[in-house]
Amino acid sequence: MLRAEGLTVTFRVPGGTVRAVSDANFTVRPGRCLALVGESGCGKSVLAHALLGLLPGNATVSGAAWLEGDGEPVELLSAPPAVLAGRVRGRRIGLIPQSPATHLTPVRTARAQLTEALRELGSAQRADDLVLRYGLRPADLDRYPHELSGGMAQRVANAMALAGDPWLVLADEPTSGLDRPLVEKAMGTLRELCDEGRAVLLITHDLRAAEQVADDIAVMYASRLVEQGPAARVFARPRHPYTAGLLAAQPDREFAPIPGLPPELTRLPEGCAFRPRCPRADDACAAPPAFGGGVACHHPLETADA
Ligand SMILES: Nc1ncnc2c1ncn2[C@@H]1O[C@H](COP(=O)(O)OP(=O)(O)OP(=O)(O)O)[C@@H](O)[C@H]1O
Ligand code: NI
Repeated sequence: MLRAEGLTVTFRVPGGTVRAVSDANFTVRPGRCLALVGESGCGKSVLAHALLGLLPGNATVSGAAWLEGDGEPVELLSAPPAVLAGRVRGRRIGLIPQSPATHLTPVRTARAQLTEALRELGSAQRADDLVLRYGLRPADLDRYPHELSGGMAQRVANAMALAGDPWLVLADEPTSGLDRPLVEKAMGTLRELCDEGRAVLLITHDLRAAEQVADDIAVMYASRLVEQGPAARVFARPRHPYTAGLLAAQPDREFAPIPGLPPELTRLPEGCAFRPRCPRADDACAAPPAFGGGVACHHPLETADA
């Protein structure tokens, strides 16, 4: 499994520090999908990139992220770059990147890029066989990235992420730009990966997609995980007012957006970062809320099984 403890990422920027991930604790288990949800800019992609050693030079990372139970345990945050490149990325952890079309090199065909990925992994699989599994025709591989539709680029990205048979798959917004039928297809593919015994960390702001596939939910707000729990419980009985707000904002629910905007990550408040937008906030919220009972909130919503 993957076990993150106190995972924290900051960026040095001119005139200050961006706090992109604050003290994240979570576990991703084999056969299960954990969906990490939250508004744009809250730190989801940075969290995923930290696990893979893909952060730029102005980043500082602390905490620990243990990859264990499939081969030799590795602490990802302190592992040397050569270990991450040679033994982890693509082999034990596959990344389906946010906006796959832009992730592919524009000047080479999908086939050239997939074949190279397979060669680097020392894989005996053939590109044609791999893409058939993801619903592409081999002829599609002879296209350049700009000739692929969003859905096709997504499937090429899936094939590349899974070429090395990774145990854990990080899927960063795999549904952005896809229409509903393709979203459902993509979620079905992630579910199959779990059913094969892999673990999936799905990053999304599409709660409907998360509901379709996730076993567990982690809700992120302004760099912090503010609520975690089994998906069925979180969707039916959210405890954090932010989670309740996200759900109420869904088109198939009240369709009522949360008023206000998230704070800037260069100027996070001392206490609860959701305080200025929260209907339940009071003076107690000026102090940082501790995480307990699946939620980091001074005034969690009452639930039957709390
Ligand atoms: N290299 C960097 N230097 C400074 N700040 C950065 C850097 N990379 C990311 N950030 C900041 O970190 C924060 C989190 O970004 P991140 O991409 O993780 O958000 P996200 O939750 O994935 O959002 P989205 O849903 O839009 O993809 C943002 O405020 C972003 O501006
Ligand atoms: Ni992102």
